[in-house]
Amino acid sequence: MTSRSIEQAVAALRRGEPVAIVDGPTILPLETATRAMLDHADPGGEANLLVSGARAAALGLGNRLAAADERMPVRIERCDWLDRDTAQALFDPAGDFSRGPIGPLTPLEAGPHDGAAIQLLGLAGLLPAAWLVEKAAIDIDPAALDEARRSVTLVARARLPLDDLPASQMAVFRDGATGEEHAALIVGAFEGRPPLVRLHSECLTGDVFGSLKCDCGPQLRHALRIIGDEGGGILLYLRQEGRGIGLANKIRAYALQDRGLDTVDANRRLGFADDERDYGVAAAILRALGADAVRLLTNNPNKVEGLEAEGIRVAERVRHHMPPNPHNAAYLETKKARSGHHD
Ligand SMILES: Nc1nc2c(ncn2[C@@H]2O[C@H](COP(=O)(O)OP(=O)(O)OP(=O)(O)O)[C@@H](O)[C@H]2O)c(=O)[nH]1
Ligand SMILES: [Zn+2]
Repeated sequence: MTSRSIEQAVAALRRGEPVAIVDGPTILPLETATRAMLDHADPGGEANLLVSGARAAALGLGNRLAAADERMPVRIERCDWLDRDTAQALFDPAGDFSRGPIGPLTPLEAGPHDGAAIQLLGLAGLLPAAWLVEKAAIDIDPAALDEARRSVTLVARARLPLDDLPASQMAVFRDGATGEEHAALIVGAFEGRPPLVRLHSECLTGDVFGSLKCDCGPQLRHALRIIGDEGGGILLYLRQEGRGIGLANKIRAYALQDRGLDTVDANRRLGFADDERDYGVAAAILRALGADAVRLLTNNPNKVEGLEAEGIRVAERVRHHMPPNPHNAAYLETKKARSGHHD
C-alpha cells in the first residue's frame, strides 16, 4: 500500500474507513464506523479503543495512568462487556448526563503516533475516539501530517467590490491537510507599515445567522470597518469553525452548554482542548500575500503567539472588543477568566 495524502485520509475517516499511521495505530472512528465495516476491520471483536486525553479525563480515566497528561491520548482495553453499543456511549457525551457511569474501564498507555491519530480525527471534524483495528484502507506518514497542516496553495484571486470599503480582492487558498478553502480578503492598499490584519475563524451561527451566543458576527463586520477606515489591510476567513472542532462538534458543545457547562468545559467533555486552532495555515497565507509583519486585531494572546511561532512578526496587537449582549456576556467573561483573553 502506498502512502496517501492527508486529505484522502481525512475523507476516508469521514466515510468510516480505517486509516493506518505508519509505525503507529490503525484507526476506525467510532463516530462513523458502520457495523459492517467494523466486522470487516475487527472480525474477532478484539479491538481496543483510543480516546483523547481530555475525553479520558472526562470519563475519569486519565488520572489512573502513571503519565497523566491531558494532551496524551489514552487506550482503553477491550473487555467482555465493552461491546459496540457500550463503546458508542463512551465517546458521545450527549448521554453523559442520562446514564450511569460506564465501567470499570482499564486505561492503557498510548502507543507511538496515537497523538497523530487523534489529530487526524480532529482534522476530519470527528470526535476524538476510534477503534484500534488491523485492516486499513489508507496509510499515512505522521511526518506528512505535520507538513500538510502548514501548507496552502493559492487557487484563485479576483476583484470583489464591497459596500463602503476601498477596492478589494478575494484570494482563495486550499488547505494542504483538509482540502478546505480559506479566504483572504485583501482590502485597499497597505504599503510601508505592517498591514492591519484580522484572523477570523469561521462561525456559521454568528457570521451568517446573527447568533447572540458569541461575538463573531459583530467582530467580523467591525474588523472590515476598521481595516477600511485605515485605507487597507487583510482579513483571513479561516475554516476553523468552533475554534477548530468543526460545526457538528460546536453544536454538540452548545448542547452541553444548554445543560450548564461553560465554553471551556463543553469542549473538554467532548474530548477536545479549549482551543484546537493553530496558526500555521494563517501564517502560510500571510507569507504568500507578502505580509511577514502585521498589526493584529485581536484580544486573544494565543493568536499573537501562534503567528509569531510560525514566523510572522506581530508588530502591534490592536484591541478588538465588542459590547456584550445578555446571551454572550458569560461567554466573553469565560474567555477572559479561563482562556487568558485581554480585556
Ligand atoms: N468550540 C466552541 N467554539 C465557539 C464557541 N463560541 C464561538 N466559537 C467559535 O470561536 C471562534 C471565534 O473565535 P474568535 O473570534 O477568533 O475569537 P477569539 O479566539 O476570542 O479571539 P479574538 O476575537 O481575536 O479576540 C469561531 O470559530 C466560533 O465558531 C463555543 O462555545 N464553543
Ligand atoms: Zn461565533
